[in-house]
Amino acid sequence: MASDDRLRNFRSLGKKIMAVGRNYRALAAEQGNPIPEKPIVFMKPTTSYITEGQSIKIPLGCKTLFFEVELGVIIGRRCSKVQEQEVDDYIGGYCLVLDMTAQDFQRGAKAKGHPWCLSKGFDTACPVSDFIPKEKVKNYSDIELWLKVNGLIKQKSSTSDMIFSFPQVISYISSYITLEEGDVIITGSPAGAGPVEPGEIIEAGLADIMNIKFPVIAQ
Ligand SMILES: O=C([O-])CC(=O)C(=O)O
Ligand SMILES: [Mg+2]
Repeated sequence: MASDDRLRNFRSLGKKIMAVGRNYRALAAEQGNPIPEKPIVFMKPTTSYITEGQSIKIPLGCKTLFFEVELGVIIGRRCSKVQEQEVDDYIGGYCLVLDMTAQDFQRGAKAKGHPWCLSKGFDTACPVSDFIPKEKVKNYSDIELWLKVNGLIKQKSSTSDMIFSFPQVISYISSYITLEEGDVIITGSPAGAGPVEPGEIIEAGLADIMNIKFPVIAQ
């Protein structure tokens, strides 16, 4: 397993951001989507990462930018076809992530059966916290995620509302795609995802372990 010192650098170490969508029961109910039978998997490019001190920029032509707070798992060493019961051996740490989504682009793409790449992968679409050491998250199956816009609470949930657990998600993805040291898997947004406007400030947290804050600006 990579050392915490190496994994602190996960944003340049990892080659990909794998994402799971519609993975919380209350979100599926809120959006009127059926419970998926298998994890819905997509990718965001690592060029979409930003860190605190940088701003989320509304992509060109986007009219409805949505926030989604998510818990990210950082892969600690290369793995493929991992069994669910072995997954913990490959988790190197965690990060708190905003899966920013150009919701109008995504809606158009879904209606036509087109990919979500631009709606989820534009520059600044992946604001991320610093590295969270593995031992700080005692129970990843029941930990609180929250998000505020301009101080008002918009999302507050526990990972216990997830449809597919961390072991299921990581095992499933790794049965098709090799995961590498520093890759991040973002595990889906809880209920309450919604729009943000230029000038607003997004704050999010993982229990009392990590807080992040990002302003939203026009291009
Ligand atoms: O935006 C979506 O439709 C899916 C998604 O990323 C999530 O549920 O976290
Ligand atoms: Mg998401």
